[in-house]
Amino acid sequence: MSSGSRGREGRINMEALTIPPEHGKSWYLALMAPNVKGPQYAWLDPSRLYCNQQAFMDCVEDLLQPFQNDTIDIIAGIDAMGFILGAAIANRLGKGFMTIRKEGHSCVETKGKAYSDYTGRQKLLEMRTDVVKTGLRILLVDQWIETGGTMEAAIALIEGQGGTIAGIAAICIEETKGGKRIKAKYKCSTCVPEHLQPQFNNKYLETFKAFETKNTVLKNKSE
Ligand SMILES: O=P(O)(O)OC[C@H]1O[C@H](OP(=O)(O)OP(=O)(O)O)[C@H](O)[C@@H]1O
Ligand SMILES: Nc1ncnc2[nH]cnc12
Repeated sequence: MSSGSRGREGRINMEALTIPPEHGKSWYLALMAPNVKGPQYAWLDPSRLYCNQQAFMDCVEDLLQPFQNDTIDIIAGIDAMGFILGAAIANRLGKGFMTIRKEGHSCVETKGKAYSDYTGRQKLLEMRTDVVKTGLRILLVDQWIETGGTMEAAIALIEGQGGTIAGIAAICIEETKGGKRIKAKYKCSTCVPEHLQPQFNNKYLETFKAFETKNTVLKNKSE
């Protein structure tokens, strides 16, 4: 099986399920497909890398690496995409997983925290009240941190119930005011190497060019 298709300009667009024979650190970020739907959707979407068994495993390992020697009692994940990574991390560590949900989805007693996120809309996160106790060490997981509004609401819910944030894991923490504030205060892990961080902040990855090439070829073929 080839590890990708080459467009006219020779750029490699990695097939979703292929594991390249040689893959360096964070190789799986190149699996991310560009946003073709416009700004009403999250601008960078890592979900294609979850489809690749090796990419998903490597992503989880990378996120856990800084916490190897730390005490973690439980993983908490933020609705919705944070559930995927959070549950995978919990499973890998042999720990339990607690959901932090968006408004109106919990049928148990919860506390809520209002926030606004990258959309600018007012939202509410809700967390159950029967799990977190003083000193419980929680690894808080989400797919992405942009403005930091969502993550800071989740932190407030956990700390408000006496929990300790053992760490924060997200594929990317953008270098926004909120992102920097979170990084300064908590131990964080991400999958984005320093040299790629500017591309993530600008919401455009060099690897997207390979998809553009492929799309051009496909479009020309159908003409
Ligand atoms: O840092 P912020 O500006 O608060 O944005 C980050 C949040 O936005 C995304 O979720 P989103 O609510 O778009 O949708 P999801 O339900 O697909 O996870 C992401 O997974 C974070 O939860
Ligand atoms: N820029 C972004 N990319 C992916 N997911 C996001 N969630 C919020 N902002 C995002």
